[in-house]
Amino acid sequence: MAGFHRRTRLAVCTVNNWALDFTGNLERIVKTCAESFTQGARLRLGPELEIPGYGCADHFFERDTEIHSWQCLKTLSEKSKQWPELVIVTGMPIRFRGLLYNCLVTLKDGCLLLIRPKLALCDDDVYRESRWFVAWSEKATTYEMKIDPEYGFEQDSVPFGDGVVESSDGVSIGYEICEELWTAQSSHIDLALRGVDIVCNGSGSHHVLGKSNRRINQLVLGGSGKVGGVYLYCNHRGCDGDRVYYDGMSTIAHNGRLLVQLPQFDIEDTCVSSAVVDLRETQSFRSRIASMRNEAASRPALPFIPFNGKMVDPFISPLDPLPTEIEPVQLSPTEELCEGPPAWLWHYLRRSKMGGFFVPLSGGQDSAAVATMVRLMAEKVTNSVKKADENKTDDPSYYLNGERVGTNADELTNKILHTVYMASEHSSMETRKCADDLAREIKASHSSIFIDTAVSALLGIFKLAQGFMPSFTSSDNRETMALQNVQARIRMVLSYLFAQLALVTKGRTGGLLVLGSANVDESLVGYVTKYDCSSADLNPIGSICKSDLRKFLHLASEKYGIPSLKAIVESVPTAELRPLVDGKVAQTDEGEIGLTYDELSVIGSLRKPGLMGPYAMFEALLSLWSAKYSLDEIEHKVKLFYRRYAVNRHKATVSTPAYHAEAYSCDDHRNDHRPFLYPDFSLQFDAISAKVKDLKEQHFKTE
Ligand SMILES: Nc1ncnc2c1ncn2[C@@H]1O[C@H](COP(=O)(O)OP(=O)(O)OC[C@H]2O[C@@H]([n+]3cccc(C(=O)O)c3)[C@H](O)[C@@H]2O)[C@@H](O)[C@H]1O
Ligand SMILES: Nc1ncnc2c1ncn2[C@@H]1O[C@H](COP(=O)(O)OP(=O)(O)OP(=O)(O)O)[C@@H](O)[C@H]1O
Ligand SMILES: NC(=O)CC[C@H](N)C(=O)O
Repeated sequence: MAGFHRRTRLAVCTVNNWALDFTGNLERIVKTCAESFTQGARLRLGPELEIPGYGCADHFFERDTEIHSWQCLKTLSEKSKQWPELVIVTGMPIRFRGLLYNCLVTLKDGCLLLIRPKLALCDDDVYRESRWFVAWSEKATTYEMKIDPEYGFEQDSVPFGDGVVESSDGVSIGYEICEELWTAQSSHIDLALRGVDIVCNGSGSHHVLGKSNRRINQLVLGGSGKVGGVYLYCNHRGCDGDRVYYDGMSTIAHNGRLLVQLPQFDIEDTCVSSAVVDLRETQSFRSRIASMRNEAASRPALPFIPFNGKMVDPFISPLDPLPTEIEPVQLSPTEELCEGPPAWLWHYLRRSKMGGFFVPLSGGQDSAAVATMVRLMAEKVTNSVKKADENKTDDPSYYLNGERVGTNADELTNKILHTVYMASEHSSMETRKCADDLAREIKASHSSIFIDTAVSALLGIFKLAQGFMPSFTSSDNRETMALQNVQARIRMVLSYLFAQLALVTKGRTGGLLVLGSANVDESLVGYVTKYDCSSADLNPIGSICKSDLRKFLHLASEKYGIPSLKAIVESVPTAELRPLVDGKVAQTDEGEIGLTYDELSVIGSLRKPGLMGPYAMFEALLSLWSAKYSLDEIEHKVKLFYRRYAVNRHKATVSTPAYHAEAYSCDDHRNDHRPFLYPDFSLQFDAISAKVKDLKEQHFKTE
């Protein structure tokens, strides 16, 4: 008699793949397949476009990317013969009848079963999928696609289109590729209504503060909780060569219950987890919803493509308990800042093959945040190595330039984090102490220097050529600005000098990556000197606003025991580029900008993702700020912001590549497509003024 149970083991994985690293990507894919098989899984799902890497960007235009992806698929298909019962789902770009599609490919035991193209592309935020791919528009339709004989597959064609595969024991596997989960009419709804047992979602979803809550709790658990069924969600994890960090969290859910969730910010290059599910539970779940039964009955059929092989595993004992539901692990946005940028920095560092990082440490909040992130990176890596040593495992992510890192975070930080306080005659004792204390606590390799001789030398050269020396007492703003900017820029030149030579002095090979520390607020209003220390190799905080950075510093101080951060969070931000008055700092960032950092955070997110121009922003601020500011003050603040923004937007075109943590990032290269030579906002400003006049009159009338 047929058994009542229909049990199978299913595996999700995560891979830290790298755009165009075909060899490495294939190795990681093969490793996760082998591990899934060893765990006894019948299905292994991988993330979106995992063969070439999700972030190939305009390399998707190149024929090479398609050819090499097919070559890797052929190798994977040969290897799959070692695991004959395992269904493998992988991702790559595939051209069908002249058009390029973003596809999930299902294969088993050397045979391609189905190529499923993506039905809805993602173009939000930093995504640009429709630049390279087209969406498949023929719902519930498949065609037989010829396979180029050059690639050497044993079969000469494979079904291509919106279909489902079905095992010989009647288990059906359907697909929903990343964005399809986020669309209003998600594919998993149709799949469930057509009785599909298992939905595979291969994704390329990057980290944005708080986004994983929506991804896992609302969409994956919400979706499978509404229509039932097994939902496999699989995402990349790591840095694949760009500003984004993919935050993993591959998941198995069944009927709205979470069974597996892979860690979001762990550094290992591969990770696999599997769970046993009983497919009969789906049937019971769906049968309980009468309206769903009726909806399902009226749906047209989907193409079911049969394959040889059984999904139900007779060796899983019906007596074994099924996995119990687990609680989703959900970090707060500030906790995510302690994890995401440090993980991204580590992957970038080891893939760049550089020897460490250089941070010009001013004692202020921004460079302190950057240095702290490097320290947290060292903690993360050494903790992972410690755990691996206990479990006697290994992973390529534990190695930097061929050397396995140790288990001591102090030692690792001292080796790879190099900081310098570069005092000028305008620097204060307070910032110097802040920098020294922090460097000592986090065990950076730190020194202090004076830059005044270099500044005087440059001004001397100018005086010799032009017979003129600028002065801070001049009423011409250009002179005082030039005197400030020369200090700021010389720090950048010195930073690169230190980065290139620091390891020479230690008798070690290689050089250091220079880290920048301009935050999004100051970048938006251009309160940085162009080509000063805001120009660096990488910037972990470039899309993060000051108020979030302060929360980060506060948490890092408490959680990781770095007491010196307390004084830094409490200090008043200052550029220290103007003369001190009575030995005290007389220049503050907020005083010079004319807006507080908290105000800039509000304005920054109204601009984007709020998508407001000056007039709409003014209107939005009326309701947000009218309790604390007069109409004139709000008008003044909006106009001040937009004037500064317009004059300085050109600085965003050269901003350092920054970790993309927030949609309000002003990165001009990929994320924020806007001109950088602006006219004045005369019509918009006039409209605001007219509205102010109007509102005042109305107010006057009602008094
Ligand atoms: N439309 C345009 N397109 C392309 N480039 C343009 C441009 N307009 C000016 N430029 C260029 O930009 C230059 C002006 O920019 P820049 O040299 O940066 O100078 P500028 O923006 O005038 O001054 C830098 C400001 O940043 C402040 N700062 C500096 C350092 C650190 C901090 C801090 O606490 O974070 C603040 C400093 O106090 C000052 O207010 C022009 O001389 C010109 O070369
Ligand atoms: N005295 C200094 N020593 C070393 N680096 C400095 C010094 N002053 C400025 N820098 C570098 O230049 C960057 C911008 O300078 P500044 O301190 O004026 O800006 P900031 O955005 O307020 O940054 P922070 O909060 O780190 O001071 C700093 O983040 C730091 O990397
Ligand atoms: N690759 C995708 O389709 C991304 C989709 C989705 N908006 C996300 O951020 O996860």
